Amino acid sequence: MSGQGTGGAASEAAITIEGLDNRFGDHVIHHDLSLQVRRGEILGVVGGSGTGKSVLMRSIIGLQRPTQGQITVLGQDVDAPPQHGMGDIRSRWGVLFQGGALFSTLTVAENVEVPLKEFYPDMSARLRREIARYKVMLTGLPQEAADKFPSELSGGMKKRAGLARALALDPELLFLDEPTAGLDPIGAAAFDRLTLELQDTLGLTVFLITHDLDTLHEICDRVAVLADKQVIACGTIAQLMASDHPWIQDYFNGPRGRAAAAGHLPVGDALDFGAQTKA
Ligand SMILES: Nc1ncnc2c1ncn2[C@@H]1O[C@H](COP(=O)(O)OP(=O)(O)OP(=O)(O)O)[C@@H](O)[C@H]1O
Repeated sequence: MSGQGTGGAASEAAITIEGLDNRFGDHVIHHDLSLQVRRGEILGVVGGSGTGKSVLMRSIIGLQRPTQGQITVLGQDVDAPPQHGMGDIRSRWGVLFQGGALFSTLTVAENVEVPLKEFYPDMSARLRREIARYKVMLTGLPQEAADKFPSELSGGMKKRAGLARALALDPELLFLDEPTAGLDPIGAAAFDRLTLELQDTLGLTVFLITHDLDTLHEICDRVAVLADKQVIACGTIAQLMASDHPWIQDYFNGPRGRAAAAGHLPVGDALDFGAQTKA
């Protein structure tokens, strides 16, 4: 059900992770973790604090070198040097880090220009400025926000500015690390709608780390659950809710999970626990 494993679905996968190990000294974060993200889906990634969601994201985007395992993104090995004629894989994804990670000494527009400068050094300053302003507008920020510094923005505006920078290079893949953390419920719901709208209009694949049950219900096609150093299950929320795994039960069928599910949940089929099982 979940598109996991190593079958023919691999060609449709935006991201394929097989046998991933990550450790810091003796601290094992992931062991033999496997996951596939389908092209065009919004995949939610959940798990208790410290289960390695951010480390997983950093491994996928090449900021964390795994101890072992294979990661393929859009058909390319992230560890391999760029192949002739294929361009730099990093230009095909955008990342919104926790907290936005904006450069505090640059305006919003200048922040958005950073990846444009890096990947298109020959682009004229005028075109770069125009693209940056367009991306700022795309995220629903008012025009004047482009000339503001991060310290002059609210939390929600900072997230949108970070998103504008993540969209700078017209990515196929978008990584969002807890995008609604710290936002009030109305701001969080607005950010969810924006994510969904952008995914739909730009045809993005979205890898979304979150603790926000409303976000999972509102916009995620599937959810991957990290526990015990692996992806223990991956499926629709209906499928996950049918699982008898204690953490999944607590998370989705606890009081908050049930409240978030109210009004959202179609009745689903059974969960396949073969997420990380290899043939
Ligand atoms: N560079 C590093 N050096 C040593 N340990 C690290 C490093 N990066 C992460 N860790 C450890 O790896 C574990 C997983 O961290 P990670 O940030 O991926 O968790 P998470 O699931 O994203 O947590 P949260 O939901 O709280 O954000 C933590 O115990 C963390 O301390």
